[in-house]
Amino acid sequence: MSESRRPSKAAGSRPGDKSRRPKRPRTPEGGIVRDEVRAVARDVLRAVRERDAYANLVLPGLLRERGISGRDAALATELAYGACRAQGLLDAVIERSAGRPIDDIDGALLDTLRIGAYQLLRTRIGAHAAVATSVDLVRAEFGSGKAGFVNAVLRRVSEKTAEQWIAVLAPDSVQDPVGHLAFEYAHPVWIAQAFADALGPRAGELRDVLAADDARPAVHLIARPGAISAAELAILTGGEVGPYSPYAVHLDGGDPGQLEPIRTGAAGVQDEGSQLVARALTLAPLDGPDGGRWLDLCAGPGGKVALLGALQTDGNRVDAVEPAEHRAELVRKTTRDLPVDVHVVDGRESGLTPGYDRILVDAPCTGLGALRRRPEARWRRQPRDVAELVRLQRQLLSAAIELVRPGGVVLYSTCSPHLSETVGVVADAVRRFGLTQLDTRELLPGVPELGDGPAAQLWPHRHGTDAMFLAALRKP
Ligand SMILES: C[S@@+](CC[C@H](N)C(=O)[O-])C[C@H]1O[C@@H](n2cnc3c(N)ncnc32)[C@H](O)[C@@H]1O
Repeated sequence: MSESRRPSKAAGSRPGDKSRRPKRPRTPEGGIVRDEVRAVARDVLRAVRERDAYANLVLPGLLRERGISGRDAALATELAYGACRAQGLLDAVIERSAGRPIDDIDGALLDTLRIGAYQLLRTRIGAHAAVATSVDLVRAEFGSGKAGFVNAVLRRVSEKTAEQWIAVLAPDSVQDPVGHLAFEYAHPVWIAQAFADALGPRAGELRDVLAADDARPAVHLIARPGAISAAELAILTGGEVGPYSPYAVHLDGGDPGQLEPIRTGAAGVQDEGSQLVARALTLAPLDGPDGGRWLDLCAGPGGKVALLGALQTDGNRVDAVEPAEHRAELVRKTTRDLPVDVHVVDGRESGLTPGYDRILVDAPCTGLGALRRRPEARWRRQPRDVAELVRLQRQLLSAAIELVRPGGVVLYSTCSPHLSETVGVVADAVRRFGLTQLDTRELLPGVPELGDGPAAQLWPHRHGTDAMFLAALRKP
């Protein structure tokens, strides 16, 4: 997250202060030159709002199409992703400044208002530039009347700093500490509450979790075992070896798709937490020998099964189940040189022959643990999604338990720390099938602070990974 604007700076560049106004660039005909950086950011918000697009899939294409690179691309990314993340906070301020409910504001204007308000509240961009560029965008598209409305609203927004708006609009921090932090860090309250519940006795870390969600995440690469080492990958990419996974390299930013080791397939992009999950399955102690029958029951797009395939030995193979054809195709691509067989079937009724030694159930989930990598996700997810996903998670875990051999291990994981999706699903399976819960923390050697066990919970603010949950279960 960018640093908040300093009040002193804001006060020195009020939109009405003509003496400080920079000259706006003009076309030879005297028209105002469109600010392409803000236009791209605005168009990302529009795609997210109108067609439920994913910001991180839309933005790179727009930047390429409009020839925006370097510092301009970095600013467009900051504005687009930042405004997506901060939407709840921005909307509360816009609503108050406009004096009308957010739903009564024309969506096309709202996109620009959000980009403008984001600059005012969460960046060091001067107030005049933030307001003028927004007004110009709206004037070019919709004319002076609507530009006047945007001007008036953003000038109101600029009258207070983010801290002052939070003091006015957020729930009381003593009576409703979770609601207050949720407002301050622009998270829906139900998500902040889910994090607090998962932190349990360490709910005091809630501020850190929410802040970590807003921070620009490092790019994590995986050095594919057998193809390249993490040390070599770090040298080739200018990155740093990750602290926990023996295959992880962290990059500060940039477009990993341009890197040679990624293009050749020697490395891939994968959160270090996900690497630890796949590795944990291979380290779990079995009752009896490992016959080499491994299964990934929820494999798409293939990150974890690629690591399982690379770690498989003695000519054994890994089965990968993925019901969505387009995602199964991604698994095939990611594992093209690896001993992995892809099955396009529903994991609940796969028709595969039971007797597996090791099964990964990396279940479909709310993704609340990876919000930092999906700018708009926190506002799209709904509390009602949880119950439906939990039903599917239970069914998939039950199917895995039917498929694993006695003495074999099922590793259940989610990229969500929501207790219903994590310990709730596991407790239900343990009770129904009489499973033994292994101390999963032992399968993550060298990783501290994984909770009270027997399951393990990773956190962005503690480990720099997505908030992955994992529980290793042995069938008696
Ligand atoms: C969290 S993702 C798995 C990520 C994957 N393990 C990786 O590391 O790349 C969950 C996957 O489960 C798939 N899925 C959804 N319903 C399923 C079902 N009934 N059976 C098996 N997989 C399912 C989704 O399509 C999605 O690709």
